[in-house]
This record gives sequence, structure tokens and C-alpha cells, in this order.
Amino acid sequence: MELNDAEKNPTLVPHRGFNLISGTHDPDDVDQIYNLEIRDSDVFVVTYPKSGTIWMQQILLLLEAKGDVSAINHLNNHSNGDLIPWIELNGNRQAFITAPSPRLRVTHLQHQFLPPALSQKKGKVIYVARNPKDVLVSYFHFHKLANMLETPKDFDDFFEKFMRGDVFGCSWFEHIKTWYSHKDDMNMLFITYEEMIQDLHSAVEKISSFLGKELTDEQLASVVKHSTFNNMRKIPQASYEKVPDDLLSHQNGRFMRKGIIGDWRNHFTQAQNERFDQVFLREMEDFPLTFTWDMGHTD
Ligand SMILES: Nc1ncnc2c1ncn2[C@@H]1O[C@H](COP(=O)(O)OS(=O)(=O)O)[C@@H](OP(=O)(O)O)[C@H]1O
Repeated sequence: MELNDAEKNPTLVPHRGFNLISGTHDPDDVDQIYNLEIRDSDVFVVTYPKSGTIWMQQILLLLEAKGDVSAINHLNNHSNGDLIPWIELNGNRQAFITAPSPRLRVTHLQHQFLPPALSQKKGKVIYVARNPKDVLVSYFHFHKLANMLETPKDFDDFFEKFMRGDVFGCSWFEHIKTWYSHKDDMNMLFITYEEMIQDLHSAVEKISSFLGKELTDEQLASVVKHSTFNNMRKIPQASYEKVPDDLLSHQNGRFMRKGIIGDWRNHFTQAQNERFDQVFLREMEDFPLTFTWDMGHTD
């Protein structure tokens, strides 16, 4: 269905199947990411928005610091994104080229924008997936905070936009399917937000061993301790509380909002849920994974 101008989201810039944000991303610069040289020590955290990016940033920073939270908090940074930046944000690609190893980066981009060397098992990729129903809800609330994104009229309006993929990024289904289809070409750890919630200690151990880190039990316990939702909320850099008001309208809510599984139940109508399930079943029919949130399971 063709959208008329009034229905289109004015902040979005469609680019090669991916909606960028005007003023935040430069399409030509984003295209140059493909040409970056990759080192074996590079790590890219790949997420669809609202799937646990800041959480994975916190875990990686703590693993690098061997659990010493003071080593990452004394730094004069606004957020975890200053230490593990988005590769696609204006200015960040150039800085990546000369940055010392290990270069840790996050991205919401689709697979086709990233350097092909990743698909020749150079560098490492951590893909974090989350129940798309909870992603939708988290994304809705984030749009009220983030000044670079259009404020949604209401939840129903945002629901429609998400289902059409008319949001920053692309369709959730396309994102996960494309990345997952390249899993075996890459050094990729595929992990879900839900498994991190259910057993953070095991998730941290898995991430640590994927990255080849050697931490003592005590150090690992400290990583876990300082990456729980409640503890991250107390750390301004790990909760976006220090990000200036012109970027995030803090009076409209918190970036670290609820941090739970299944909040979609408090937002979706029965009709929306049924429609979502139909789309999910159709889109994910041939996907070789089942999720804890698959139809017929709780959450
Ligand atoms: N430690 C921890 N435990 C549980 N949940 C956590 C944690 N850290 C971040 N979060 C939740 O992740 C959601 C934000 O996702 P992202 O960081 O991917 O957002 S963004 O795409 O970078 O804007 C957002 O989800 P919602 O609370 O559902 O909105 C955050 O609260």
C-alpha cells in the first residue's frame, strides 16, 4: 500500500531497504561502512532497536574491565554509547578506522551494510534478539523520549507503523532473518533478551567465553551484579540519564523503563495480538529456531 505524504514519517530517510534518521545518519557515510577493514579483535553487537543494546554494551564494558565497575563509571562519558559507539552514527565510521583494538561497536543496521569480511569469519558478531511484541512496546515508549524520532499519535498508530516497518530500521522479521541466515558464515553468538533475563549469570559466561575472556568467578559475578536492570538504573552512563535533554526528553519517561518480559500484554488489544501472531507465523514459518515466546508458549 502506497502511503501519502501525511502518513509518512518525516524523520525517516529510506535508504537501500533501511530507514535512516534525518540529521542522525548520512546515507553516503553509512554506505562507506561496507569498505571498512575488519580486525580479528573487532566485535559488533547487532540488534534490532530496543532489544537490549545498552545491556550488551554494559556487559562488554564490564568484561573488558574484568568486572571493575569503577573503571567504566569514572569516565566522563554520557552513556555506554560513548564507549561502545554506533558505527552508523555521523562521525563514528572515521573514528573506527584508527581506534585501538579491541574495537567494540554496536549497530542496528541490516547485514548488507556491514563489511563482507565479517562473513569470512573475521571479527565477531553478537546478535541480541527480543520478543518483537515487547520490542514494539519498548519502541513505542522510546519514541516519546527520543527527540530525533517522531512522537507517536497513540499506541494504535505506532502499532501500525511497526507492522509496516515504517520506523527507524526495517521490519523486525527481515532484520532477524537476514542476520540469522548468515550465522554460519560468521563468528556469531546469537542470544536472546529473554535468556539474559532468565539466567543472566549463564548468559554472561556464554558471552565471556565467546569473546575468549578469562575472568575469575569473582570477576564474572561482578559483571553480572553491575549489569542487572536495577543496578544499571543507578548508573547514569548505563541508563542514558546523562544524555542531554535536546536528545532525550527525560521528563517523558526513562530509557531504562521496565526491563521485563511480556509487557506487551499490558498494551496489545486481543485483535492486535491475533494479527501479530498471524504475521509472526507467516513470516517465521521457515525460520530454523523456536523462541521461548513462540505461539503456544507463555510470553
Ligand atoms: N539490565 C537490563 N535488564 C533488562 N532490561 C534491560 C536492561 N538494560 C536495558 N534493558 C531494556 O532494554 C530496552 C532498551 O533496549 P536498547 O538498549 O536496545 O534500546 S536502543 O535500541 O539502544 O534505543 C529497554 O526495555 P523496556 O524497559 O522494555 O523499554 C530497557 O529497559
